Amino acid sequence: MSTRIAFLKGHGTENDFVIVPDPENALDLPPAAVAALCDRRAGIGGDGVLHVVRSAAHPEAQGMAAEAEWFMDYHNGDGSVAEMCGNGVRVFARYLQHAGHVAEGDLTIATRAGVKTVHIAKDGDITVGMGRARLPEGDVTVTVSERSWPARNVNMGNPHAVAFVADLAHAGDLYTAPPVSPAATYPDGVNVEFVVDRGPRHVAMRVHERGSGETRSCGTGACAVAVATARRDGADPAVTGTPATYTVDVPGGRLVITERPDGEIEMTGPAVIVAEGEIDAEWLAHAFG
Ligand SMILES: N[C@@H](CCC[C@H](N)C(=O)O)C(=O)O
Repeated sequence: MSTRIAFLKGHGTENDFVIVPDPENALDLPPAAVAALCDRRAGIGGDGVLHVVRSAAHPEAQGMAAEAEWFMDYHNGDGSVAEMCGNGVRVFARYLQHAGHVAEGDLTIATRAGVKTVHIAKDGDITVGMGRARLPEGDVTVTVSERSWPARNVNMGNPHAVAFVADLAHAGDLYTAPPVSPAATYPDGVNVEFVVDRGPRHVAMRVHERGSGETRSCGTGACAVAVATARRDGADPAVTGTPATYTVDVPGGRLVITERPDGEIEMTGPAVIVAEGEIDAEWLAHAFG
């Protein structure tokens, strides 16, 4: 009988993940294994993998172990590693609650972008302290077919280019990554958000994610969009002295983002566990062997 590896499936505003609990970091998860798990036809299917490891057991997280017991070892669907995943943190927290590792209330989670504070509310939504955005100087340009837009470079621990467009359909099919220039601005690739206005402090976006393609939602992307929109609207909280809250609609739902005058950003949204099962370890080994 072949060995089985436990997994769960979850999503946050339809940004979906294969969750692999591995507290002692005993599993081998090379990029090809992650890509096989995320394959929507030949695997389980997901935009990425949330590898759940105790911080003390992971070389990239040991330094955060005193502050956060659990490390979100996040991988994009193509097997690449990213610094941060906002929807992933909410789903990771929901998994910890589901597994009985934490109760509702406050907790911390280690990520490659540092320790994140999380609040699991009684009503079910989860709020993540996403830290501060960095806005490197210099505009960039996003192009789709014959259209180009100036875009804002926003770093939420991971890189984003935020373009305001007249119509979300102008982003096209997003089967391939939209070119962003100058390319040297993003030596490790970039997530690209297309944004339209929906009303006062209310926008809608589509996203092409580095390493995953078009997804139904991106939490760090929604934060980048809120920050870029506040700057465009003259509502930078550091200047006005008042928090700026934006509702960001994504194809998979809605996220609410607040930036405070000290620059700290909070994101609130849902997180759902939809299934639990077992991976055939032999299949997985063949998938990357
Ligand atoms: N979907 C995520 C972002 C995942 C990482 C991204 N694709 C990257 O490579 O930076 C989110 O919810 O933030």
